[in-house]
Amino acid sequence: MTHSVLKCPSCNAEYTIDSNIYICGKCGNILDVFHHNMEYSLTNMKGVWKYKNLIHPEIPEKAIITRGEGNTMLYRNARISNYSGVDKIFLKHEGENPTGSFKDRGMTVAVSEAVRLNFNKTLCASTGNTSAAAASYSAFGGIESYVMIPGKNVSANKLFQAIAYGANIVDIEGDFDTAMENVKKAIAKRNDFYILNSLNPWRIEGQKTIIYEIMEKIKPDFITFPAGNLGNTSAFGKALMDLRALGVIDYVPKLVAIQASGASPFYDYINGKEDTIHPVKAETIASAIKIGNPVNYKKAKRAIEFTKGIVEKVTDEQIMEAKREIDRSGIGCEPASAASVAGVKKLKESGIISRGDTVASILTGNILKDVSLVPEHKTLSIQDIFQ
Ligand SMILES: Cc1ncc(COP(=O)(O)O)c(C=O)c1O
Ligand SMILES: N[C@@H](CCOP(=O)(O)O)C(=O)O
Repeated sequence: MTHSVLKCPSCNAEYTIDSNIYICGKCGNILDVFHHNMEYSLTNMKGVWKYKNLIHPEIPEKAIITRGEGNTMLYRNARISNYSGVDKIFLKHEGENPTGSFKDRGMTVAVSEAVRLNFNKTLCASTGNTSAAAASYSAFGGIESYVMIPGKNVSANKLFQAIAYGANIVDIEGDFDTAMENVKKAIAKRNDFYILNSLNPWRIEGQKTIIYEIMEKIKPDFITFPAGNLGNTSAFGKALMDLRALGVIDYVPKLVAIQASGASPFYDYINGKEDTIHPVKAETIASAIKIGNPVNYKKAKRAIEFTKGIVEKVTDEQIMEAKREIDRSGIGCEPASAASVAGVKKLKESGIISRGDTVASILTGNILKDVSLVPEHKTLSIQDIFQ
């Protein structure tokens, strides 16, 4: 029988899943969920919970708070192949989740856990998408949510979602990193909030399912995605470790984390072979990845090392150029998501990715998430049609 515990990836200390902790009491590292005797067997449920036995085997089905997240499309499109220079590039569209981003996959697991542990309040810091998902899933589970948002740095649409779903909005003077510091303070000072950021290891379990779905359909050489707080990088590495350990896959694709060049502390950490990460004051047009002090950098480093992966950075101009192509292809995404494809183009041009490679690029959020940057366009008059 599979038995789950919270486990420190650094000192291996184990804690029961009934303890309300995210951080190792012995060495201060962010905990993992670890499943003893994990088995690869799928359930009859759809989407994320199809993989229940790999993410939360012991939770009773009746405690699960789900809005049907997961099972997103994997697109192939000629325009994107031409643009990136890679024939077999597939776009996994996480914007098709219920609140419009990949966060829903982590949120269904974390909020179910909040319900299982009898919490009646949740808390997160957010650049927008986490708060939208936290507000929706908390409300759906009958729990009150509190979201710390750096109001000046968040898209109006994402803020609208959190407000409309009934979250208590805490406006933070400063940026996402300031908000995240306040969440860490709340962890130290209060135990009545259940934390929904990706330092909650159950969020990571849910986000692993993006990789399970991709690996069921294709055999990518590279998996590219935008990287900010590094929850996805951590989750994707863990998912590939699971699949390899269980003998489900016979090779490991390379993870490629793409940062915005104005918010790239993880790029500097990995490529500069530094001893630790050095936080930066983040600046980028892609507000979802405007993060200068990512909480998950240690787990993310483990993921890059396990997959012999790459960390790349792209400019705001490269992000917006890729976004235009993705939008014009008919698929569309929010600005941060386009870093995935901008990164593929850059790595193809530098010879690291080849035209014949198979690449899965993850689009993390949908086109309506951030409409502040309306593309230049010409409006026709009615005479243009009837002349
Ligand atoms: C749309 C979008 N893309 C990418 C990211 C970055 O993901 P991660 O923090 O897991 O690195 C975020 C938020 O963090 C996001 O909202
Ligand atoms: N882009 C994120 C930032 C917070 O990341 P999380 O994965 O740690 O919750 C957001 O949408 O808020």
